[in-house]
Amino acid sequence: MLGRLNHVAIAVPNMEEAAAVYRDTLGAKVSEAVPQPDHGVTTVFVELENTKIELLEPLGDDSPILSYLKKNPKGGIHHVCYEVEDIMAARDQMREKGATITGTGEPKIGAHGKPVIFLHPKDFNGTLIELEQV
Ligand SMILES: C[C@@H](C(=O)O)C(=O)SCCNC(=O)CCNC(=O)[C@H](O)C(C)(C)COP(=O)(O)OP(=O)(O)OC[C@H]1O[C@@H](n2cnc3c(N)ncnc32)[C@H](O)[C@@H]1OP(=O)(O)O
Ligand SMILES: [Co+2]
Repeated sequence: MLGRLNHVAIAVPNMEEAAAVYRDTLGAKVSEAVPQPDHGVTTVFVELENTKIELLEPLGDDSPILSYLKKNPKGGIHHVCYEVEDIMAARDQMREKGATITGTGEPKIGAHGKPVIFLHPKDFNGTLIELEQV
């Protein structure tokens, strides 16, 4: 079912500082910051040759990354995103296998304009997984 690695996401307390580290210290190609109000985060994408890094800063009072940043005040790896061909088929397959889909379980439109779902870390070795339809 799994396709390519689409991105690794890093939660950060300060987007300007984090983007500067990737752009100026590491010399990477860094996108503009884009607010994603449906997801409660602002995103910046770092474009690598073979994948992307998604920097996440909380947006709003009920951002899903606030509790993570409370536990990890300097930031840290928040999720990995794998590509799938059919998000509804993937969702149903994950449910059949007993995995927990977070939130309502209905796909939302993600940062790339494609539907995404999240799989709870308790079922996946402590790693939050995003599936994105490509
Ligand atoms: C724009 C879009 C895109 O790329 O297209 C995005 O990525 S949006 C990216 C932001 N959106 C999301 O993350 C949406 C999906 N995430 C969620 O629904 C939530 O963050 C949950 C993963 C369900 C966690 O919820 P919440 O923070 O309320 O729970 P909590 O603090 O009580 O934590 C419950 C348990 O999960 C663990 N936990 C929490 N966040 C975790 C993470 N990122 N990675 C690994 N484990 C994590 C906690 O340590 C705790 O473990 P113990 O029980 O062992 O103490
Ligand atoms: Co993501």
